[in-house]
Amino acid sequence: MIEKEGDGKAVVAFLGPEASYTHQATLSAFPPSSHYTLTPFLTIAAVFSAVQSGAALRGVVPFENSSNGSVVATLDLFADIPNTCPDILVCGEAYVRVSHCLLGHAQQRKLAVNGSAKSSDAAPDISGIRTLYSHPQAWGQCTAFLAARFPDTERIDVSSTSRAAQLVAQDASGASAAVSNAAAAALFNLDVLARGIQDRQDNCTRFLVLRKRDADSDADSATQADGGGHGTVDMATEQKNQPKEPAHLKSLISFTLAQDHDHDHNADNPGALAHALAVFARHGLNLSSINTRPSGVENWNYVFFVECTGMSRGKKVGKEEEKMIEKEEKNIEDEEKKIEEEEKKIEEEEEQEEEDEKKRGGRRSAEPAAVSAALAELRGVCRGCMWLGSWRGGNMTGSAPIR
Ligand SMILES: O=C(O)C(=O)Cc1ccccc1
Repeated sequence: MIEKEGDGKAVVAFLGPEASYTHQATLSAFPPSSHYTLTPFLTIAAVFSAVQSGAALRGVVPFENSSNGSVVATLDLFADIPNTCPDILVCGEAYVRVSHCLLGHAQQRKLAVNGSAKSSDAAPDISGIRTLYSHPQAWGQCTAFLAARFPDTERIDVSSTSRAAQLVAQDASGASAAVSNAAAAALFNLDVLARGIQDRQDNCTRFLVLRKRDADSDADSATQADGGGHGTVDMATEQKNQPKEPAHLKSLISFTLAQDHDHDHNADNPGALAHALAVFARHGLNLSSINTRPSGVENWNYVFFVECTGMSRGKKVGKEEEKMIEKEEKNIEDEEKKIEEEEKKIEEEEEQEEEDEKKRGGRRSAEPAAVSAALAELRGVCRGCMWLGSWRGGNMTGSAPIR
């Protein structure tokens, strides 16, 4: 079994080195356990590859930040999934509070106090810093601090905030600093030159947990959604850490729109995106995020990523019903009420099923039927439509300590 290390433990891959925010997210989703071992990888692409190849049973990658938006490197890997990692699915998420620090080698400025030089309570001297290292996401989260203190300083993008700290630790000149975190300062023996330098104190990043499509049960599009536990290794702890509430299922779906062009090479498919998004509404699925990235296939063609939330048991929509829903769309309030009631019924059904399954002592297969039905319809109005996984929505947690 390639996904187990020599010690028999399953590998959970994360964007490292250790002490990255992704490491903190990984620790909160996979607390120390005898079932798995956490292994750092140097890039987000390497985490995807490790899961795809089976070298890792799970992978953890950054997905979006509350103040700076999407992690484009992750979205681009999802966009390229059909070519590079066709079996990757999302099976969970973790939130981490992000408090950035400026790390470097402190050069204490000697301040004259009553004629004598006193250095102990002096502010670190940052005037000698010529180069800043960090993950591209971090710059956009610390705009005010960087504009005030380092308006003209060269910035070098690196693969993670802990990698930035590692590089600065290797530069003994003291001319470089990293936008990183306190755990990385401790790990790489750096000084914290400034703390809490992010623009917003409630700064938070969402991370996704990846798994590999199960050849049997994920054969079609949307067939599994219980946050993991489908590997050949016992991931009982991971299961336990999947929040039970809220019960809403999140799903990630990607699609591209058919490309018609007018004479000026502008996309000429009026209403195409609206039609695609209306499919989700018809199936009672709320959209919680929409992202877009260039498809890489041709200029000005995009991959759309939609996250939707909805209960795992949906109702198949037939022709008759579709007509009825179309009429009902005129009265949004009525429709919303109906969906609410429907969801309540579904929830009750789900609870009952869960109970029954428990009594049978078996594992519950939570098939997101509403998502399956939406995907089937979406295929009629879009190109390259893909289910990228379903999972139980996570709660905001603090960052787990690095040991
Ligand atoms: O995990 C890290 O350390 C990263 O570099 C990704 C990142 C960057 C900024 C905020 C959260 C995660």
